[in-house]
Amino acid sequence: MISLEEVRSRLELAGQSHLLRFWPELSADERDSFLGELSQLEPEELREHCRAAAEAGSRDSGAVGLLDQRMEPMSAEFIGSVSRSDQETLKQWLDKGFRQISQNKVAVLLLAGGQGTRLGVPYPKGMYNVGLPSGKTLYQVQAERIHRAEQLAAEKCGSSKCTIPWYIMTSEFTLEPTEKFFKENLYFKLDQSNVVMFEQRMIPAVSFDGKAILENKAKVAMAPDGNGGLYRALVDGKILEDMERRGVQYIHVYCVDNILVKMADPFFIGFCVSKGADCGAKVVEKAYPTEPVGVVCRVDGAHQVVEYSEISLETAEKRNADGSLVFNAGNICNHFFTLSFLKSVAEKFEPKLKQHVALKKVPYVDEEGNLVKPDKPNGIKMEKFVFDVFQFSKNFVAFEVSRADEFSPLKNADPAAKDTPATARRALLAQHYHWALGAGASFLDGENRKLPEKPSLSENEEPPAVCEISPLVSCFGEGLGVLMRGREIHSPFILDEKKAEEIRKSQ
Ligand SMILES: CC(=O)N[C@H]1[C@@H](OP(=O)(O)OP(=O)(O)OC[C@H]2O[C@@H](n3ccc(=O)[nH]c3=O)[C@H](O)[C@@H]2O)O[C@H](CO)[C@@H](O)[C@@H]1O
Repeated sequence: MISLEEVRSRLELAGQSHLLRFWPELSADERDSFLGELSQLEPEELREHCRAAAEAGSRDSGAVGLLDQRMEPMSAEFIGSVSRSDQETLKQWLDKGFRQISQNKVAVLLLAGGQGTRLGVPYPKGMYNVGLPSGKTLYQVQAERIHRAEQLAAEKCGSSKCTIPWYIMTSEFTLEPTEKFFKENLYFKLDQSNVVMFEQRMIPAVSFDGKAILENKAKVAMAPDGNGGLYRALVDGKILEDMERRGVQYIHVYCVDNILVKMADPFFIGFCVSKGADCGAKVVEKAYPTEPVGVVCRVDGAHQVVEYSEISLETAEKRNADGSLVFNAGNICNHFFTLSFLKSVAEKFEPKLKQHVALKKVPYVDEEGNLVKPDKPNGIKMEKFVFDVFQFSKNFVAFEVSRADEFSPLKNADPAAKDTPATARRALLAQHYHWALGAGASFLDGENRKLPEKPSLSENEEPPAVCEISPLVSCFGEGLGVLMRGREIHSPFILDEKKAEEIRKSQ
């Protein structure tokens, strides 16, 4: 173990000696763990990090709108669209996507290191149950979609079995509870060896005068390095080697909180592969100018996402002659990468990734040793963003999908108006209700009265019947005709594997 003297001189070098201010008061155990923590901080890196944070913090108010003058919308030739493509083209993409999956070339990678501060639960967001009739959590829904996508790809392409490895990036906050949750749930029947968890780095939060903040007398306030920490984490965890060993060539990266996420979406994979893309992003039409989604666009001619926190209101509100938003391509945090692109990022581009600055209220210990919960921002957190690698792509494409089918994020706790457990639950149940109607079912209430059929629902409207379909039965709305055509179904209805089997037997 590194000595106190050594740590002291390393901190001096980094200009951070104040971190040992309470050393004489610490117990033996506290000293051990604190020394362990401090020894992880490289003096040069720490000094540079604190300097850069203080500098960035001092000009943060200028970050909004900084890129506005250099932004242009993406040109149509780089955008594929589900709604504007003909059936034949869609089928070609689908077939191509399934073929890649069936050849074990596709992996999914979940970004799950965030703290989910806005939702305000003390556990990882993936463990959240939005109140579906089945009680499934986001992790379970995602795991079951992987299962089904593997099964479909194998069936369609005549292979005996195929595997979509699931890489899960966690952080110090989420690794332990996520691992425990997966173990307790027996990896949701996935093969444990195909679920690979790895950890992103943590970096100190810094005060406005460039000092790392003490969270308590024996702990530095640390935060994950943003979802763009992915690229260092891939190297730290030797994940690129793992992908290589498995023969993975295409990676579908997604964020944890979108209940409608299509895992390893064969359309998206097929589209990106057909276009020879090294990097791609799914987008939806922005719902309103201030919607908290980044916009995919070009900055100085290179593709990029300008985050919602960094675009000015004036630019976000700009409209075309037909009334549509100029910056309309909303990022839903679903990205496509080839393995070779990820390798080139790891080898060459990662150090060039921009640091984004967030001013936060960071609880700290004051000079007298009192714990303080600040009521205004007192600290700077630096984050890298996963999409900041787009500018290094040689062939970037965007893929426009339908919001109702693919995007309902869980960001806020329930009394909020948008992106809550209630809106996520409603979005999923509306989708399944429409799948059932489309497959030819009709619904009855408890007294056998026919419920109204609503092929379209307004934004906050509950579907007239409750219908939840297990992803193990259908994950893209496929194969439901045979189970539902002409059937009168009592609401609420859960179509799980057992029920599907009963229906098949009764036919
Ligand atoms: C930087 C980024 O991607 N922003 C996107 C993100 O915004 P948003 O601000 O909603 O991003 P979040 O903070 O929710 O993070 C997105 C994902 O990254 C993960 N995470 C976050 C921080 C971290 O250090 N480690 C980590 O793994 C989270 O667990 C989550 O799965 O989703 C929106 C769609 O819902 C997009 O429109 C935004 O452009």
